[in-house]
Amino acid sequence: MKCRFQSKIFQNEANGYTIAAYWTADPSIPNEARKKPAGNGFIITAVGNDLPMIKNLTYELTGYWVNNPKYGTQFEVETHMEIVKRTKEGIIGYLSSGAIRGIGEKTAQAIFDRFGLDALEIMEQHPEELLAIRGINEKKLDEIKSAYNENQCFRELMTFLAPYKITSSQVKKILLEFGSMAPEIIRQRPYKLCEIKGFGFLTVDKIAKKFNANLNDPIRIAGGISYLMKKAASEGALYLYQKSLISKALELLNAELPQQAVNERQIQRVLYQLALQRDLIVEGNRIYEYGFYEMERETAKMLVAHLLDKVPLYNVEKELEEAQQVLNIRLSEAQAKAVRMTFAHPVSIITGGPGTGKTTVLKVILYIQKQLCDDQVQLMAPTGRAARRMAESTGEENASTMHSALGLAGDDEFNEDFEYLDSNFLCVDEFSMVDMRLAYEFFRHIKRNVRILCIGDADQLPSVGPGEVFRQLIECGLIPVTVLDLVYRQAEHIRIYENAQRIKDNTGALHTGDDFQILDCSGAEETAALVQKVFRQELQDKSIDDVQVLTPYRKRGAASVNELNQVLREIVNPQDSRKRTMTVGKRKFREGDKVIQTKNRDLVSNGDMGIIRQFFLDEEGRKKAKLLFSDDREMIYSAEDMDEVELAYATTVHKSQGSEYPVVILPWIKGFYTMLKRPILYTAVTRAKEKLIIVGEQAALYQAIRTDNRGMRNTILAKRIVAEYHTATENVQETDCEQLKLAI
Ligand SMILES: Nc1ncnc2c1ncn2[C@@H]1O[C@H](COP(=O)(O)OP(=O)(O)OP(=O)(O)O)[C@@H](O)[C@H]1O
Repeated sequence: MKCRFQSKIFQNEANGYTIAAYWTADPSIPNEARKKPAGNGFIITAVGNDLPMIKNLTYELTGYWVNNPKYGTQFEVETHMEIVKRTKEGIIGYLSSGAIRGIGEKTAQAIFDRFGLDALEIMEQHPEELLAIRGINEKKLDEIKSAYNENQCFRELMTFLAPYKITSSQVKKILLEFGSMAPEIIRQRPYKLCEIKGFGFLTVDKIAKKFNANLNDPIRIAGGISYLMKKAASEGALYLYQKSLISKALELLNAELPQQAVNERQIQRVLYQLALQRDLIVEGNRIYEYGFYEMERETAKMLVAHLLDKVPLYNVEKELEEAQQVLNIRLSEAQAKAVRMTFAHPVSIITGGPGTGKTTVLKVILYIQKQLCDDQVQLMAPTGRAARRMAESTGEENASTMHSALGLAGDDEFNEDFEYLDSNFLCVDEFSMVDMRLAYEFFRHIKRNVRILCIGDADQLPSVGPGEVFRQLIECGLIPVTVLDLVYRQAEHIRIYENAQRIKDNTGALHTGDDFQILDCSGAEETAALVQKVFRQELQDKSIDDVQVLTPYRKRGAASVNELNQVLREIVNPQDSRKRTMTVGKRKFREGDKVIQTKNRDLVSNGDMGIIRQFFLDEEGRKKAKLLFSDDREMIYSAEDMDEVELAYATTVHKSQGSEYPVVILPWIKGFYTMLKRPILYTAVTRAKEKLIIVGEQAALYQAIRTDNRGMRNTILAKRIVAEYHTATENVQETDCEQLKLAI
């Protein structure tokens, strides 16, 4: 359908979803779609992604008519393309539309005056002739040429990629990667799209099948393999076993095809090729992506180097006694051992559940450190929340997130240029949340002869990212570990801590009381209803910041995050006409909503919770949100930034790692089948400081306690550390012998 843009009705800046009015004289449009007559045609409404909205241009829209019960018949746009009419108005309109950088109205007019109706052919085939026009020099010509090409490519790509829900910003990414060759590349080797971040194998496969791409194409097979490796990493694995990778690849690459397109040998061949290129590393029956292999190996090497470092080793008996007196605390034997070990070894570990005195021990360590030397201790934690808690509880101001201490920009952007951390004593809390990548970066940033202390709770869930670093460091057996297992919390909340120990050790029945309640009910619906009731009750004398609903699943029925968020929000923040709203994709936020940040950024970390204070229009008329996070951090978010934010009346147990709340309400039912695991339950329970209310089925509770899946992630960091240690110490012995020989 040929049409001209008339006016914008709505556009979501975050995802490009647009509703706009267009004028058309196309006789085939259904009567009910003709909103009103205009000239010799009609106004219609079109909806779609990034619809074109330049006034002077004519567009060809393809798509289909849909009947919306509220808004009537609308055109769902699948593809759109500018049509440049070979008339004076058409050509000048196109050139001056703003689509081609470097050409404004005056230049467009001058180009037309000189080349007339051939202007576009000249631009395409003999652009150097533009130099004849006043004001266009070599530099400007280059700019125009590249902008014109880009625009041509952009139009072409939009045309054939729009049906696959590829947005204009993704098309820009393709252009950035492949330049003007992009359309050609996509037609010939569509699977090369897999090489661009954000293009999943499944989407690319759909596009490629449309172009009748060769399903045996090694790039397709490589794309499938890379997809499977990334999927495994997102589930925590650093490697896949060869047999398992091949069987998964066979399944993926032949899915929904009438007959087998890819066989095992072809996959083997591609694996071999990828291994030759060192994209993949094959080590025995394990297959790694190169990056993870390097990280695991290098981390082991760097750690061993630190283990063998010559840091000053202190006997701290005197200082330990003094610290206990000054801080007015008597440490248990295990706690005192943790202190001694920290000063007697270059690297050491303290692990223990909540309330076992990790912070207390740290305070003693920091006191002693100050007595021994002037060196400042660098305190770090993987999340902003944990870092702030560390600063608060120790009174040390310089606690920071690992990302900011290491100068890491985003979640997975790592700097090649870096500076070593300048402190001689590094102390990381919540180490169980450190994944392989962060651990690698951490050790890479540490200069030699530095003291390192890792504190955490090895029974908690492992890191969200791949690897299981903390447990592997403990398991390798070469780093001194102190386990703190005596709970020192006050009696009124003691059941939470004691029950956490019982869950951890799978011993005895759980003890209930006011601070640890188990409310029986069955099924997701009944559980969700009871969660709402309890939530309402708890809010009678507590603020919304203090009551947190945690649940293992994001999308699995009434007792999962998404559904609970909708109903809990109606209790705390019901819609009324005074509250402004913002729609981001399919989600709608309200002023007053409790939200959680889901990515690390400058001043806010993944997992930080806040409140939407206000929506407003900035000077350029764009909708913005004012968010308030803890510590009075007021942040302004654009609609795009709001993609990083979710409702947080309920959140997943995984997201809650590193956070604590006075009251936790935890639905727990058999329907959470694969999530009924001990580390998940333990992590959820230990998030509660004063009261935990479990709502659901006791059988599900005991099933989780019995199911321990720790140590199931594909990583061999511990083995590598041991192997590196043996190699390094053998060398040490040899050099020592050499020295002896020299001395004779
Ligand atoms: N040896 C001890 N004697 C008496 N009280 C202690 C001892 N060790 C710790 N405590 C007290 O127990 C409580 C919990 O200790 P602390 O905060 O150090 O534990 P934690 O392991 O850091 O807990 P969390 O991980 O929950 O922050 C504190 O009130 C602390 O003062």
